[in-house]
Order: sequence, then structure tokens, then C-alpha cells
Amino acid sequence: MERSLDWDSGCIVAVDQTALPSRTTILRIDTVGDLVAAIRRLAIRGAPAIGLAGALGVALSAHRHTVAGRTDHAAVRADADLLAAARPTASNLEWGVRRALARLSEGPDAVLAEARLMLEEDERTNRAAAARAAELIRQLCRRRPLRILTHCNTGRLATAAWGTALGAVADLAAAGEVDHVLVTETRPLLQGARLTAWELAEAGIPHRLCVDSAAPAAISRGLVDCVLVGADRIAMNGDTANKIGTYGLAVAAARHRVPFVVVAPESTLDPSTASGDQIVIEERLAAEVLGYAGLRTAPAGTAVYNPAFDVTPAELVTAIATERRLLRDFGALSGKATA
Ligand SMILES: CSC[C@@H](O)[C@@H](O)C(=O)COP(=O)(O)O
Repeated sequence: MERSLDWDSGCIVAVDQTALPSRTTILRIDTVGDLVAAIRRLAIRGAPAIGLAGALGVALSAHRHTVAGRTDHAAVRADADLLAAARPTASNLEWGVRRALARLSEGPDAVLAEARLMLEEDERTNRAAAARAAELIRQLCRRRPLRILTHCNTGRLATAAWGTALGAVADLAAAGEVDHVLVTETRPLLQGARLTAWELAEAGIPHRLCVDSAAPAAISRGLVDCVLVGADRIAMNGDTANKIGTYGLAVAAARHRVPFVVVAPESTLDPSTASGDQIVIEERLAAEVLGYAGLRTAPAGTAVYNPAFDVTPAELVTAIATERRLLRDFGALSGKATA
């Protein structure tokens, strides 16, 4: 499969991200219910990827609810609402669903054409944002080759192709500028250990895996030249929601004057959210923290706090690189200043 997510013969096809790295399993999804479930259980995950999945889901629904050339718009809109609500934090999901839905009056093929266009755009978008971030890192960091810290998974699996922060890592690595990438495990679901380490190995980019709690220590010991992460929702003041643990990395990076750069598509910027305190943070099931892969790691019944994301205040973010611009003065997001 060229893309980690695509459309094929009336189905959404996607790499099952819960099966990696043990198995490469391709899901064929042909109902909106199964798609919502795949997004909720993180088989399809990563902000850009769930946005694209949402758009493909609307196309799936539009085709399913078209009989003899007549589309049941109310049924498709109800499916769109279900899809948009599958996970609350990433703004890309609602963006993808709404963009595909906007073509509904033109019929199911137009909806699918829009979703397919979004798949194509995704790679161009990611490459542009990643190249911009890589260029910034070249300017900000003097040491070569670079030691880059990243969190969660922002590679091709989290998008349709190329990736955001991990795309920037790939750009720098292709230019021979990367010593190694320090990859956080990303508890509780191990997106860093399972997915980022797998993608970096595939790409032949040297990397080391560390437990999440070792990452701030690595920054404090001078073992990290820059931190590169993705985002799920960026508020208009630059506050950035991303995988739980990002905030702690940003605090450590600021304390030790290490550049902390966010790489994300414009679709992650949310014009309706003024600041990070308005971002809804998804809370996930206790079972994800109480055990892993069927093994209990805490006494049954232990109370759990399991937020999937945290919010890094803009003041801790060195810059946000998108496909269109580099944001360093966060007033630019609310139109008060130019980027
Ligand atoms: C390019 S992916 C950017 C973010 O979506 C990523 O960093 C992240 O936090 C993903 O969380 P997940 O819960 O795995 O979907």
C-alpha cells in the first residue's frame, strides 16, 4: 500500500496501527460504524489521518445512502456528525468531515472526489510544512549532526504520506544532518515505540528509544539539540494541543534553551478556539493505563487519570511550521500581526 490510508473499490483501506510493529494488517472498512470504531481504538490515528478518514467516511456514507440516483442527505449528515465526534481533540477530524460534506449536494461521486483530492493534497502539505521546519532547525541549531527528540508518531502513518514532524526529520536525515532521533515511548499506547521506531527503522534513520520520563532528563543533560512534534489542535493564540507528555517536553526545552518546534498543517489551526483552555481534551479508558497487551500492570480497580493530550502554551513554542508559513509571533494567528 503506497499510502497508509486510501479508497479502494468502495472501501476505505488503512494500515491497522494497533497491530504494528508485530503485524502489518490492512483494514478494509465499508461501514461508518466500523470507521468510527477504528478511529476510537486508534487503528487509524494521528490528526491528519483521522481528518482524511473522516472525509472518506462521508464519501462512504454518501454512496451507501444513494439509491436510484437519490441521496438521503439527512442520513449522510447524521453519519457525518458521528464521524466528527469520534474523537474530540484533533481539529482535522471535523475539518475533513465538513470539507467532504460541503460537496454533498453535487452527489456521492463529488464527495469522493473531494476526499481523494484531500488525500493527494496531504502529501504536498506535509512535505511543505516539513521542509519549512527543517530549514528553521538548520538556522536555530548550530551543532551537526543533530540529535532530535520527537514524541508520539507524526510520520506517514499519522497522515496519508510523508508525515509532519517526522517528515522534517526525514528531510534533515536525507541531507546527512541527523546524528540520531531520540524517540519517546509515548505511554500508554506506545505510538513512539511501536510506530515511530518502526518508521525510522524502515527509513534507515538512526534512533534511540527512551521511556517518556527519560526525555526531560536527556534535554537537561545536553543530549538534545531540538524537539520536533506535531499537533492536534492549535488555538488562535498559538497554544498547542498534542499527545500527552508534550507539555513536559516543552517545559524542559524552554528551561534548557532547546528549540521546540511544532509541525502541522493549516487544518490543525482552529479559528474558533481563542486559547488552549478552550480545547477539549479526550479522556480515554482506564484499561489503557491499568495494563498492556492483556497483561495487568496495576491492581484491578485502581482509579486512573488518562488524558490523551495536553496543551503547551504558546510561550513555550519556538515556532509552528505549516505548509504556508512559519508562525513565531502568535498574534499572526488571530490576524493581529503578520507571520
Ligand atoms: C501528525 S500527527 C500529530 C498528532 O496527531 C500526534 O502528535 C498525536 O498526538 C496523535 O495522538 P493519537 O492519540 O495517537 O492520535
